[in-house]
Parts: sequence; C-alpha cells; structure tokens
Amino acid sequence: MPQRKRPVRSQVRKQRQKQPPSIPRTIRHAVYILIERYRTTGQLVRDQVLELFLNDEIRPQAVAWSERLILRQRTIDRVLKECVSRPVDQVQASLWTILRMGANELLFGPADSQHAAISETVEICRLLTHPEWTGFVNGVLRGVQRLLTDQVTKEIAANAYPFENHEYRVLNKEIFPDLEAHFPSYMGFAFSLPEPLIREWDRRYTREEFIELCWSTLEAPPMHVRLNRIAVEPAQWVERCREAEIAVSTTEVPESIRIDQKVRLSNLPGFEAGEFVVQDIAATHAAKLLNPYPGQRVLDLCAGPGTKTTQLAELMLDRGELLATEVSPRRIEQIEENAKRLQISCIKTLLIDREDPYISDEPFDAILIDAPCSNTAVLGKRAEARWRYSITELHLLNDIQMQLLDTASELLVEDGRMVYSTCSIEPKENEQLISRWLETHPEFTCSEMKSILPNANRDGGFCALVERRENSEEIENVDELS
Ligand SMILES: C[S@@+](CC[C@H](N)C(=O)[O-])C[C@H]1O[C@@H](n2cnc3c(N)ncnc32)[C@H](O)[C@@H]1O
Repeated sequence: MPQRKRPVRSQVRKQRQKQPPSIPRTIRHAVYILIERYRTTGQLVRDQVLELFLNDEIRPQAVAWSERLILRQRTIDRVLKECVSRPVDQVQASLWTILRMGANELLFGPADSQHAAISETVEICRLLTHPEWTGFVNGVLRGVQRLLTDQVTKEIAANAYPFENHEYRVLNKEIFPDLEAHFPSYMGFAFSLPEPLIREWDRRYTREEFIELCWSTLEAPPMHVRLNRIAVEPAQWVERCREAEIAVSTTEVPESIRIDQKVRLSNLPGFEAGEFVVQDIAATHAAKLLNPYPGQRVLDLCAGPGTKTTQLAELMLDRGELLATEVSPRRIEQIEENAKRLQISCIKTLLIDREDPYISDEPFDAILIDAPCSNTAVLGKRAEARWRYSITELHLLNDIQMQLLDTASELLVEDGRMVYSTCSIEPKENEQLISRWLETHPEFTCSEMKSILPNANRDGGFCALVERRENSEEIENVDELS
C-alpha cells in the first residue's frame, strides 16, 4: 500500500482545517471512516462500528462492505495498479482508500450498480473536502469498469478472479500472473492472500486442495449454533424453529444445528433462556476430546469469550468447578455474560497476567488450552487475520503456545488430561508444536489428534489430547479429516 510522505508544517495546518465530519453522512462515508481507522490504528471494523452513528439497517451493510474490502485488498490493489497511470507511491494513502472502495464495489458488487458505485465514490471526495481528487478517482474507476465483462467461468485464468459460488469473473485483460509459470503467485493475488501463507500452502497441498482451501478463505461458512444440552433437546428446538418458519438443518453433530437463513440471534427460539450459543461444528471437538465429568475440577486456560467454557460446563452437567482464565478484561466480561445467559453456575472467572499467570495452588483434573493462533482455519470469518500472518508472527505465537502448555502441565493432577486446540491448519502451531513440546516433556504423550481443513460448510481447526505417559499409550489414533 502506498506510504504517505511526511507532510510539511503548512500542509499539516491545512489538513487540520480540512477535518472530515465525524458523523457518517452516507454508507460509503461510514465505510471510508471504518477503513481509514483500521488502516491508521489497526482497530477492527467490528470493534469500532458501534462508535459511529449508524442505524440498524446500514450498520451490518457498512461492516460487510468494509470487511470485504479488507479481505479482498490484494486483488483490489492488483486491479487498481493496472488502471492508475501515476506511480502508486505518489497517491496519498487516504485517496488510495477511496479508490479501493470504488473498485471493491465494481469488482464484487451487483453489476447493475456500477454507475452508482463510481458517482457515489467520487462524491466521497467532495464530502471530505477534496474536490481536487474527483477527476482522478472518476478516471481510475472508469478504467476499472472498462476491465469488467459480464462473463464468469468455472476455471482459474490469468484474466479472471474468484467471484462467488466457485465461479471466476472474467476481465478483458490478463492482469494476474501467468498460471503455468507462476501458479502460487496467481493464487496470492486472485484470492487475496499473503505470499508467506501461499508459499506454505503450495508446498503442502495438491493443486485441487489448494484451490478448495483458498475458496474457503473468501466467505464465512453457514452459521451453526450449539444447543445447550442441559436446557433443551435438539429435536424439540428444531421443531420450534420449524413452527416459527425459520429454516434450519440438523448436522452430523447432534447438538450443532445449521441456520439456513438470515435471522437475528434474538429471534431464534430460546435466546434469552440460554438454549444455544453460536459455534461452528469444527470448534465443538476440543471440549469433547477433553471429555470432563460432572464434579471434576477443570481449567479453561484461554477462555474468552467463553464459547468452549460453556460447552465444558454443559458436559459437566453444571456440576463441579470450572475456572475460566483470560488475559483480557473485556473477554472476562463476555465469559460472565455467556455463563449468565446460559444459566450456568459452575463457572468462575479469573483475570490473569500474561507474564506471571498465577492461577491456583490446587491442581486440575482436566485442562483446555484453546491457544491464540494465526487463525488460518477461519480466514473466511476474520477479514483482517490473513494480513497478520507472517513467519515472525508464527514464531511469536509459538513462544506463547509453548508457554501455555508449560503452564497447563504444571497445574495438572497426576492422571489428568489436557487438550491443546487452535483454529489454525498450520502444522507449525499444531502437530509440530506438540511434537516439539513433548521432546522436552517426555513424561507426557499425545494420545489423539484431530485436524480439520475448512471448506464451504464449516471452519477448520486442530485439537490434541495430551496425557501423562504412565497413564497412557503411545499415539493410538491420528484422525485426519479433510
Ligand atoms: C482462541 S481464543 C479462545 C476462544 C475461547 N476458548 C472460546 O471458545 O470462546 C484465545 C484467547 O486466549 C487469550 N490469551 C492470549 N494470551 C493468553 C495467555 N497468555 N493466557 C491466557 N489467555 C490468553 C486471548 O485473549 C483470547 O481470548
């Protein structure tokens, strides 16, 4: 992305006088504010959107447009560079944001709104009191429009980019890298993924698997809810949805139900009564692998916002002690809100210090370590996560993950069980990390692993059961789901 040159003092004064209004006047203006704040502060769109004055209808749309822009940023930039005649590093960063907004709408919005996409984006320049930008923005966006055709194809091609439903929208020029000579590079630009991740996936997967995986990073899978089995039977809940004419489907996991239409959570049966939480099927495996019993003393080490904590409590039939620890005060609040809504009383929360995590003098029977990770198994849901991925970041995460395993192992009773889980598909923070940790902890062994690749219907993820060697066999069972 182009870097803004350091402004001279008189320009700073001029810019201060030209402060844009803080209350969004239009949806595009809201998108501009959200993207600029994300660019300059790193604050996530979802975290900042409530600070803007937006009505309930416009807010989700502004979030969707902004997140799509962030997610498809690399593809958008590739197209824009084709249409911008001046050197890209001479375009101011906020002007580039406006170009990205227009290109986002042209490339991914409905075909019949192209005229509005250009004229309304140009209007943003005036709203921001930059009338001098209008001609340039208009010219570049008309260039993007000229690249578009109304054709789609099922095949990847250097003149086509992934659009929707596994179809590629055809451009009238080959602007992406040549497929035969530079296949991974094509994938990076067309699917808007960072180079280091593309290189990893190219090494690990066949071409078909690679393409399928990249498609899964573009859109969130359908929403699933996990029913609170203490409060409700799946068959009854599904029946109540059908009576309320809400389309849902049962899945291979009895308590996980797919929601097949757009609906507010509060309009699903039993929201207030705590009959369900939103949770993807892939995320349900870790707590089940830990399999805590009623009456046990259990630790959920990285618990916020509490989705798996409540699942552990349900498996314990709300009997015993379940300590949920977190380093984030906001996430502690969320765990407490979730426990309250689900009417679960065995959960206690504890805010801990990242550097010096004192948790308890008493050991635990079972421990879940749902570690912070690169999120590569849920990229379709987390628009910004792909841009955090790097080898350096992975090393930093590995240090935290190793530390969490150390902390947990010291708090486990002699015959206790611990499960390490991530929402990543990177062996470096999954299988390989567990192997490395076991090398320095020969008293432990891994007795089961589950690795799930994401696809159009579900997230991916990883979980591993780790037990003390005296009480367990060598690896019995490695379960690979793809
Ligand atoms: C993958 S999320 C956990 C999701 C949660 N288990 C659930 O199902 O809702 C990882 C969490 O670990 C927390 N975290 C990060 N570093 C930590 C540490 N050193 N100790 C404990 N928690 C940590 C983060 O704040 C984040 O909430």
